[in-house]
Amino acid sequence: MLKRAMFRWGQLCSRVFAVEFDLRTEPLYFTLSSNTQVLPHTHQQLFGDEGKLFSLHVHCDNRTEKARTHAEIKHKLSVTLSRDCDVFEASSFIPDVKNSVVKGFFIRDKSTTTLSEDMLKTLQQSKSVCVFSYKREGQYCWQELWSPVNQVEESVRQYITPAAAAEHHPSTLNIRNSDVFYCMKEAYEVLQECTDIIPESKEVLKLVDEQLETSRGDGFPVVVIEGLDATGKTTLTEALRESLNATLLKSPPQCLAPFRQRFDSEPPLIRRAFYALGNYITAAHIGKESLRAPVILDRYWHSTAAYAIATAVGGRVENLPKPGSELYQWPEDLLKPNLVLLLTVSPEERLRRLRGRGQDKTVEEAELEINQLFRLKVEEAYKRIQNPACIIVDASPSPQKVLQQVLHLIRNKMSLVNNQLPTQQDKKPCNPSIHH
Ligand SMILES: Nc1ncnc2c1ncn2[C@@H]1O[C@H](COP(=O)(O)OP(=O)(O)O)[C@@H](O)[C@H]1O
Ligand SMILES: Nc1ccn([C@H]2C[C@H](O)[C@@H](COP(=O)(O)OP(=O)(O)O)O2)c(=O)n1
Repeated sequence: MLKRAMFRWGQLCSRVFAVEFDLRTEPLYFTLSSNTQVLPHTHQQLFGDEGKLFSLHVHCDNRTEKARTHAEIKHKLSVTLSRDCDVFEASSFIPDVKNSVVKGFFIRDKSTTTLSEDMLKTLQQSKSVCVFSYKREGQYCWQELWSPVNQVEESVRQYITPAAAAEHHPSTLNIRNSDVFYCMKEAYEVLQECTDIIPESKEVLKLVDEQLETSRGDGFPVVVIEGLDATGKTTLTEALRESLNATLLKSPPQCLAPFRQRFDSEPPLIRRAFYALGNYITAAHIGKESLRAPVILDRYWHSTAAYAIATAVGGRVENLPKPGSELYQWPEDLLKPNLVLLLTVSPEERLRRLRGRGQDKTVEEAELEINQLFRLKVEEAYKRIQNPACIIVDASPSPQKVLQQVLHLIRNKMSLVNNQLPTQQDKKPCNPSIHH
């Protein structure tokens, strides 16, 4: 076991470590060196404090196992450690190299208990977890492989050396095919890999298989309404359905509703693959429905990508992939809508609407405050998605005014693409069981 851990450590020594010490600022970056380095003030805050310091990193060749192990450890750390323990997300990576991130945690234990050591001892038994401890000596700090019985020789210590931020924030490096999927095959394979551990995956894959992709000819317009929760999507999409005599669809589709809670409790890799597949099922429904009436969609790929990117990217809005990044490109094999509208309201108005809907006041305020950064990142990611990009709609006026504004946008767009909007009589008969 020690040999394996030493090998892993050897691999890590050429990497940069990032600790999400304070979500409002840059992570603290450091590398390892055999030479001593005086730690600057920023790093002293993390390493110079009282308490025992550890980090652990999850290595595993099997991606679904790795994702689940990381989630399990996160849960364990949050329920087991005492209040005197700080746990920060930590990772190691090779600057600007895609898929190089190894995720883990940094633990600062100021308690007098041995809870963290006991837990690390158990975790270290797993072949996919590597644990380090950090020791201070004056203004220096070094990292060594942690062992509960101290078998590691002193000579293998590596000194902490502050490092500069890389051009791309480390949390953006592993997004492709771990958080956002750019073709159906990639998402499909993730669920195939977890059919043993999540039996529901088989049912979801069966539903995907049943939906033969219908390519859309010159059908009726397809309009997507996007936006954060409580920005008025349901209100507007219902009104558009009436006004345009349209078919209303949503993603994820209703047939996936029984599985949503199950996949929402899984780590991002699996959860996001589920939502990605939902879009392909909805695409098949759009293909059929748009032959007979305009289609209004409540959420589609913009939501899938924006929420996934905002969750994956730690800290501030500045850490998001840069505008124009390939990560904001629409999947080539997913049916494209004619128009995507993004509803926006101020945080205060959104709070008022959440309250109006009866959400518990404390929950909703905590959500707004803690998730303020998250909300900003979702909105910014929505705006950066390309081809098709979304048009921003100010959704703060009354429902009637928002509807008029949106009808105007749809009519303008459709006159440009020469697509007719139907009258009430135009809608062709359909099989009512297909949609919603
Ligand atoms: N334009 C509007 N002005 C004021 N209140 C609105 C408006 N649109 C929606 N609401 C209210 O805000 C709340 C959230 O709207 P909803 O349509 O359910 O949003 P979403 O589907 O985006 O979560 C509801 O109580 C709804 O009645
Ligand atoms: N097409 C979609 C729709 C939702 N999602 C994901 C993104 C978020 O994690 C949640 C948001 O769903 P939520 O239940 O908050 O939204 P509504 O209440 O339905 O407006 O679902 C998605 O990935 N793709």
